[in-house]
Amino acid sequence: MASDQASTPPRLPEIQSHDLPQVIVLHPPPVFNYFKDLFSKKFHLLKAWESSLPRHEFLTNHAHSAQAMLCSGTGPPISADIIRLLPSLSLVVTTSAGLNHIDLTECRNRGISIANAGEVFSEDVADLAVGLLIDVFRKVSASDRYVRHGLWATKGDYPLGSKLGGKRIGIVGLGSIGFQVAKRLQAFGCNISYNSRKRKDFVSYPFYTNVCELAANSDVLIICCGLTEQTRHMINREVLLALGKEGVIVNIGRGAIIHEKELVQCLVQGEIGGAGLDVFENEPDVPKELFELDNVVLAPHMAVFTTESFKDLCDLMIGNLEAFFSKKPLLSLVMNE
Ligand SMILES: O=CC(=O)O
Repeated sequence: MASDQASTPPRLPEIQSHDLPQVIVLHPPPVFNYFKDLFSKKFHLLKAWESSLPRHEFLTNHAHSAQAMLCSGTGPPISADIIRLLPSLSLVVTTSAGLNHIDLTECRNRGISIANAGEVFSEDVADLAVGLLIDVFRKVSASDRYVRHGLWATKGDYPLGSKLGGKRIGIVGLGSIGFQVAKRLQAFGCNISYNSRKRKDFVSYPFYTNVCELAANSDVLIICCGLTEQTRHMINREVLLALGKEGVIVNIGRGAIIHEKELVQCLVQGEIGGAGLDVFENEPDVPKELFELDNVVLAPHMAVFTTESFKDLCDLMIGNLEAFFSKKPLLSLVMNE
């Protein structure tokens, strides 16, 4: 009896979720579909979407305790109005690489730090950019439909596609995603040029300060930059016409970098050759005109959706929050002033 008692480990008091550091979440980020439990074990998640209270009331109730927020590009924008309801907020962690859903000016004014997905998605996003491009040139999705609809047997051989090797690729935004795209397409024998806010010293690809000139000297434009006031609708009709009738555009950045109405018009009227699009201006709405076009390949903003990326993302997000609560440097800080 006595030895039994000695071998029973003492019961540790259970950690209640309210003992954990609080993290406010307005809307579940996609990573919660797979790894929410990992977050819940470490943090007391204040879930606005599960509350019956209107959002502003929910936020007001946590105004003085919530120091950290977790958000994503798919939830409501983290506007100045929301930030102002949270006077104790010192950190916004976003599960996206893009920051366009966060009011950066308000964060800067308030001294709120921002951490993002860093480079965890760059390789997967670059893979999808190349996949979309190959699909447009070699008509993978369109020929799949051809086979499934029984047209091979009745209509015969499929029309010719276009070779990827040798194409002139214009990359718009040579950050970590753009660089991964360039690296991949160079291996396919393509010729890379780019436009970016600044010339990059670590590459010798031709640099164009003007995106229209880049388009005029490219067979393909791949949009890899972030969405900002400067890049919104940067790819307009003028740029698309410069890309030309055979030109192909791929967008894995943000929908609103392209003037979507003008893109649809150029595609419908055959003024550009094709498009591979993972992102749209008003997701999840996609212009219906595009559904009819076999030279357009569509994806539901899923360039980052791989099991591997999501696990890495989860580790990074938790790492950032843990670093914040233990007053250590953030792992993927993008702004701290
Ligand atoms: O679109 C996804 C991201 O910004 O990470």
